[in-house]
Amino acid sequence: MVELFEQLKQKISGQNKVIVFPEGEDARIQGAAVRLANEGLIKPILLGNENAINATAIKYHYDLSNLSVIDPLKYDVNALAKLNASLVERRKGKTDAETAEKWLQDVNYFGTMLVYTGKADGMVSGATHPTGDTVRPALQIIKTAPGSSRISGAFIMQKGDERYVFSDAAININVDASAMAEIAIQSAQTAKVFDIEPKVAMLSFSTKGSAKSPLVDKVVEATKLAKEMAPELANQIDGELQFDAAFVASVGIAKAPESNVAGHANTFIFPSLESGNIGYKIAQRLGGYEAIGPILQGLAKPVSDLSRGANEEDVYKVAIITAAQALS
Ligand SMILES: CC(C)(COP(=O)(O)OP(=O)(O)OC[C@H]1O[C@@H](n2cnc3c(N)ncnc32)[C@H](O)[C@@H]1OP(=O)(O)O)[C@@H](O)C(=O)NCCC(=O)NCCS
Ligand SMILES: CC(=O)OP(=O)(O)O
Repeated sequence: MVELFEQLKQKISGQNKVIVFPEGEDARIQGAAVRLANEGLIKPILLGNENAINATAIKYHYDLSNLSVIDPLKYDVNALAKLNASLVERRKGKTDAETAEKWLQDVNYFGTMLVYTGKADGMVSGATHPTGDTVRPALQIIKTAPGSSRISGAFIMQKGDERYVFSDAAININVDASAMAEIAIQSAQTAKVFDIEPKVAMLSFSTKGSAKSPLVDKVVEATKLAKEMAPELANQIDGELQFDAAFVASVGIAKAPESNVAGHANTFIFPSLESGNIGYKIAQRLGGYEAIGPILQGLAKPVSDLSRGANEEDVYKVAIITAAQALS
């Protein structure tokens, strides 16, 4: 992964991708943004109250002279009117000018509009805001990329040379079979971006019919749909599998001897947001894996969420990934 981040840094270096950080008052955000700017990796914009931003900078001795700072509440009136008109146009019939005005006072909506209107190439937020408040503006304004019908959130879990994808651990609360299938395909693509040749396990509490339940039927159906939706990945996706059958070679052979994936999976698709979010945090906090993400899959422009438990290094890495996504 170290080499991978070096590669990503080389890719974005000097490209001047503008990344907006709505939580510009936060010390972790400022620390990461100053490093990224000083290393020539991105052009950061910090959003927030100017006095509060300066107070943090003074307290932590950050020099913000290489960064842009915007206070949405003091934004140029004409420029704000243009953002408002653009938001209302994008949300035709769903959001009026009065609501748009309120939304634009919120740093996440303001930052999302900078991305939507091309004033920024990507956004990184979520260090102090819960995921819903961070990503809702992107779902409403930036929307899905062509070919995607939903947005989902993947984590890259890494420790030493080991690297895995866990999805969906962030966004979709109720996952039906077709959602789980689409998330599996999105996650296989994400795995490739991170140099992982995907072996995708569709996770359950059952392996190949060992338990009977509508919850198991959902994962069986999702596996079938994923193979139909991406025939080129058919041999690299399998389910339903328990985590041990997916991950441990000897258990894979015992429980699913016919499977190409069992025992060797590296991309894990959880059957619900409960299992995905709890599962990644257990691997992170008990297993000692670094959790990078959530990386949003299926959005038309890059917006990245952070866990509120993120540290400065996490912000730095997620911003690098976001700028790299903005290149493609
Ligand atoms: C993401 C989340 C906030 C969206 O919920 P919401 O705001 O109630 O969503 P709504 O159903 O009102 O939809 C709002 C808009 O987003 C769109 N949307 C919602 N979920 C979407 C998805 N997964 N993919 C694409 N678009 C989506 C809707 O189509 C709607 O668009 P519209 O306003 O143009 O019609 C919600 O699913 C959520 O809270 N997820 C869990 C987040 C979380 O706490 N994760 C754990 C920590 S990481
Ligand atoms: C991804 C995630 O779980 O975010 P948070 O910890 O902020 O809820």
